[in-house]
Amino acid sequence: MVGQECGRAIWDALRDEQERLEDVAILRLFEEEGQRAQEFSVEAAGLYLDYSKNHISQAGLQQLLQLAEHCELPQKISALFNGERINRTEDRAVLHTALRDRSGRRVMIDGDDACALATQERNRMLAFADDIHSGRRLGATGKRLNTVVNIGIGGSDLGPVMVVEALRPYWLNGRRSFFVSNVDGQHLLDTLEQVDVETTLFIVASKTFTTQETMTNARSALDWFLSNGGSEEGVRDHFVALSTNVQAVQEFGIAPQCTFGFWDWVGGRYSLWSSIGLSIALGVGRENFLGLLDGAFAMDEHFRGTDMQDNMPVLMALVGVWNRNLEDIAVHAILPYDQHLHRLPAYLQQADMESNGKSVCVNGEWSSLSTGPVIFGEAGTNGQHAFYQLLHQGTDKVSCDFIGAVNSQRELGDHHPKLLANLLAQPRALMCGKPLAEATRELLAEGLDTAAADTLAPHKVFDGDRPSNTLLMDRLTPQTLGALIALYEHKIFVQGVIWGINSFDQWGVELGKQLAGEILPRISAPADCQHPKLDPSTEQLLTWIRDRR
Ligand SMILES: O=P(O)(O)OC[C@H]1O[C@](O)(CO)[C@@H](O)[C@@H]1O
Repeated sequence: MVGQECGRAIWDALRDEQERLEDVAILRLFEEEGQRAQEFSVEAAGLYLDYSKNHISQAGLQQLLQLAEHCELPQKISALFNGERINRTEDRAVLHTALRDRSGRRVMIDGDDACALATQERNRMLAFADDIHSGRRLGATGKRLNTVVNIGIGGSDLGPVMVVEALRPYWLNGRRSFFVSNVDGQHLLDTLEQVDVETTLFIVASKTFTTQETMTNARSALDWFLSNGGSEEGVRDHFVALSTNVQAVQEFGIAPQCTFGFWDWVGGRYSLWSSIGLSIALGVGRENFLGLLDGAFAMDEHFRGTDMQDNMPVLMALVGVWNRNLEDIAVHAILPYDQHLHRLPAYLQQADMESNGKSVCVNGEWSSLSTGPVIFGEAGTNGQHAFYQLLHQGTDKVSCDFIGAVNSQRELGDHHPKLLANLLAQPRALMCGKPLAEATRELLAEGLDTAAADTLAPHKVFDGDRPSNTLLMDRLTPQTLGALIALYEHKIFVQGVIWGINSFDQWGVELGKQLAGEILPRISAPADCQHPKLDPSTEQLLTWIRDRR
C-alpha cells in the first residue's frame, strides 16, 4: 500500500483499536500489558514522562508510530533542523533550534550560518546585560538600571514572563522585572506607578515593530519618561528594542546600538531563545540564560537523534493525537504543580493554539481531522479548588498534563510532600475513578441508611478512565525549564505533521486586527458619520458605547 491509501488503512486500524478499547478500562490495560508502566514512560534531558495513564494500548501506540512514519515524520524533523522553508505560507524556515545550538554545528540559511548569526547577536545582547549588571551601563542620571519594563505581547511577552517567573530563585540581587502587554492603558499605568524613571530600562519587544498594543504602550512609556524628568538624550540610556524590523525601530527613535535583532526564521512564539530573551538575561544573568538554552538543546538533540518509539516529544504528541482524534477529546489541561510555573499554561496556550488551531492543511485543503485542542490550565493545587470538578465528573473528558519537580526550588516544612501527594493523587483519581458500588459502600459505612445512600451515591461516582500524562523533573532549573519548553515545542510540531497543517503561521489572528482598525474611528465618531454600516449587533454596541463616552 502507498500514499493516501496506506494512511487511510492506518486510521481505520486505529479506529478499530479504539473501538476494541471502549470496554477496556485503563486499569485493565495494566493487567493485559504487564510492563505497561515501564513501557509507557520515557526519560530525556532531565525530564521523566509517564504516559501510561492514557486510554491507549500498546497496539494503538504502534499504529500511531506507523502513522508518523507514513507522514514522513523523520524526514520532516530533519527538514526543521536543517532550515528548509517548512513555513510555506510565509515562505520561511523555522530555526528556533539554531538559537540554542552552541555545538559549533552550521545550519545554512540564505548563505548565512544561522547558528553563527545567533551566537553573534546573543553575545551582543548578553554583553549588554552584563554591562547593566556590573554598572558599566547606567541610567541617564548616573543611577543603576535595576528595573526592567518589557513591553511586548504574545510571543514577545508570554515566553519571557513565564521564564522569569519560573526562575524566581535565580533572580539577581535587587533586580525587578515588569511585563506590560495589554493595550488597556491600566496595564502600563499600574506598572509605571511602581517604577522610578531614573532606574528603569524599557525594552520594546516586537518582532514586527508594528503590533498595535506594543507600539501604543511603547509610545505612552516614552511620553511618561519625557514628562517625568527623562530627557531626549536620556532615551538612548533607558529604551532598547528587540526586533527584526530595524527600520521601524529607528523611526521610533531607538538607535541601532540599542537594538538587538533576530530573523524571520524565528517565529514570535518560538522567540524567547533569541534577543527577545533580554528580559530573562537581565533578570537571571548570563549563565542561567545559557543554561536555559542548553536544556532546550539537550531536548533538541534527543528529539532529532532518538528513534520514534523512544522519543519523548514524538510519544507525547502521538498520545495527544490519540486523545484528540480517536477519543475525541477537544480540551487539554496544563497543570503545573509548581507555583513558579504559574504562567506556563498561558505560554502554552499561545504555543499550541496559535500553532495548531488550524482548519486548512498545508496543501490548501480543509482538514478532515480535528486539529489542536483547546489548551487551558492553572497551577496545582489552585486548579483543584476551581475546575477539577469538571475534570473528574464533567460530561466531556479533558486530557491533562500534570507537571512537577521532585525537589522544590524552595522547600518549606512539609509543603512539598503535600504538593507531590496531590500531583500523584489527581491523575490516579482520574484514571481509577470510583464505581457506584464503592460510593454506596462508603456512604453506608458513614452511617447513612440504604435509601439515603442510594440517593446520594450517584453523585459520588467517578467514571474514571480519564487520560493524563505525568511529567517530572528532579528540580526546576534553567536547564530543566529549557528542556520542558523545547519538549512542548516539538510535541506541537509533531502533531502539526500528523495533522498535515503548517504549525508556524498564524493567519487566524489577522481578521480581528483588521476589523479593530475599521471600528476604532467609530468609537468616538457621531452616529450619523459617513462610515458604512456594520452588522446590527455591532452597531447597537457602538451606540451604547458612544452614548457613554
Ligand atoms: O512580536 P510582535 O511582532 O509584536 O508580535 C506579537 C504577537 O502577535 C502575533 O503575531 C499575533 O498575535 C503573535 O504571533 C506574536 O507573538
